Amino acid sequence: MSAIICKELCKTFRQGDEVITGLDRVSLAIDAGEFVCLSGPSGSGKTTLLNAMGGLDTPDSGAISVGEQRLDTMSKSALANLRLNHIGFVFQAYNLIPVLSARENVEFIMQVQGMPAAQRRALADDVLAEVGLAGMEGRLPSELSGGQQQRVAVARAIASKPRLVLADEPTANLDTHSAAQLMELFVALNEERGVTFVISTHDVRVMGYARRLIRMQDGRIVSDQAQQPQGMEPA
Ligand SMILES: Nc1ncnc2c1ncn2[C@@H]1O[C@H](COP(=O)(O)OP(=O)(O)OP(=O)(O)O)[C@@H](O)[C@H]1O
Repeated sequence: MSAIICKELCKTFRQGDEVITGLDRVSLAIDAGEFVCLSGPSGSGKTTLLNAMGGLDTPDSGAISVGEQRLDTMSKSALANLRLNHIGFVFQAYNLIPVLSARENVEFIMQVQGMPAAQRRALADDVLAEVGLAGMEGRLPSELSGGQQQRVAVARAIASKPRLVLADEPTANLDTHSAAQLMELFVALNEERGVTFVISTHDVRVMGYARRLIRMQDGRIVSDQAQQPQGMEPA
């Protein structure tokens, strides 16, 4: 089953009189359970593509579906619902709420989903334990290392058990050890739960984990290759 299908996606941005290409006729299909890295130089369109896949931004033309659902024709509220329940996002800046504890940050989305307090607390603690943060549930983001904060962000992303996780430069602010731990966590979630991962990165060490490496340039896919995952090479 295809997790994501993009057909001839185009996106341009206007900056004054200038028209900037974000995506230029991007077509690809990603199957459920794949572990994909998007690479390419700065400005090549990786974030624009991830944003389209996550329904955070709408393409100018082309078609995009996630699961069975067409994103480009979906209403704003249906898109918000899809994002809330079916897609996990992990960003470069962890985007945690600084005044909330690790547990409260993870609980926040479940609260929005209307889950009762006791149930969401138990689930948040389970997910935090799963990402290796048992005993740290009550800490504020400022009381956690960068790697731990990113794991809270991953816990938040996977708490609703999404089938798809989109990660935009998730290791950009992490040291080599924390980056390796995060990637091992992604691999485990992919292998044990069958979660589909699409990860944008500049980091060749992160690319080593991918089973499929897609390279972008100037808004286009310039190569798309299956590869044997190598794990993280020493820095
Ligand atoms: N909101 C925006 N307004 C104007 N131009 C934009 C906007 N978002 C993206 N762009 C432009 O679209 C192109 C693709 O940007 P994108 O962020 O997708 O690249 P990227 O490959 O993710 O880059 P990086 O690796 O630096 O994050 C770039 O030329 C960028 O400047």
